[in-house]
Amino acid sequence: MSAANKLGLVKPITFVTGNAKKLEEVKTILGHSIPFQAMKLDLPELQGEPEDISKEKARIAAREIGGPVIVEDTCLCFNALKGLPGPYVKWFLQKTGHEGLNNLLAAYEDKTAYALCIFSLALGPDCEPISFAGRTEGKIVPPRGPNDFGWDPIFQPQGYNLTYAEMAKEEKNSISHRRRALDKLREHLCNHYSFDNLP
Ligand SMILES: O=P(O)(O)OP(=O)(O)OP(=O)(O)OC[C@H]1O[C@@H](n2cnc3c(O)ncnc32)[C@H](O)[C@@H]1O
Ligand SMILES: [Mg+2]
Repeated sequence: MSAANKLGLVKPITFVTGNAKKLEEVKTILGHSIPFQAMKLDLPELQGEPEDISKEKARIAAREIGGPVIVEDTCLCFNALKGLPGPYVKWFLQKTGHEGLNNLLAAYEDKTAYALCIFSLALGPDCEPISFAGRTEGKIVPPRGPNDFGWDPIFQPQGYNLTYAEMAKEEKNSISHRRRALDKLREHLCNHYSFDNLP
C-alpha cells in the first residue's frame, strides 16, 4: 500500500472520494499497477474552472490526510452551453434528473457534450497539486440503460450507438474520460516512483 520514490519510502497514496462508483472504476482501471488506499470523504468544492476545483480538492484532502492524496472532479460539459453544467452537473442531476439535463438542450440543435475527468495528485499538505485530465466526446440523449451511475444513461460517446450505461463496464472503462485521465496519472507515477518490493 505504499509508494516509494527513488530516494526512499513515502506514506501510502490515498484516493479520497465520497463516490463509491468512482472508486469501483478507479480500482478496475488501475488494477494492481498503482497501489493506493481509499478514504470516503465528501470534500468541499470550490466554484470555478474544473482544474482549479480539482486542485483545491487535493489541497484540502492532503491537509485532512496529512500525506499523499489523489482526488478527482468530473464534469459533464454541453457545447451549446459553453461547457456548463460542467462541474455543477452533480447538482443539476440531483435536482432535475436526466430529463432536466436533456431539457437544458431543448432550445439548441447542438446536443454534443464531453465528459471531463481531472485527477489531482498532492504529495503532501505543503505540495502544489499536479493535474491529469481525460476527456471523452459524445452527445446528450434521452436516458437508456441501467441507472447505476450518475449521468451514464444520457451520455452517448462519439462513434458508439450505446450510452455509457448500456455499455459493458469494460467497454466504458476502455474509452472513458476517467480511463484517459488515469492513463496520464499512471504514467506520471510510474516515471517518478517505484512500487516494487515494498512492505
Ligand atoms: O467525492 P467526489 O469524488 O467529489 O464525488 P462526487 O460524487 O461528488 O463527484 P463530483 O464532485 O466529481 O461530481 C460529478 C457528478 O458526476 C457524476 N459522475 C462522475 N463520474 C461519472 C461517470 O463516469 N458517469 C456518470 N456519472 C458520473 C457523479 O455521480 C456526480 O453526480
Ligand atoms: Mg464532489
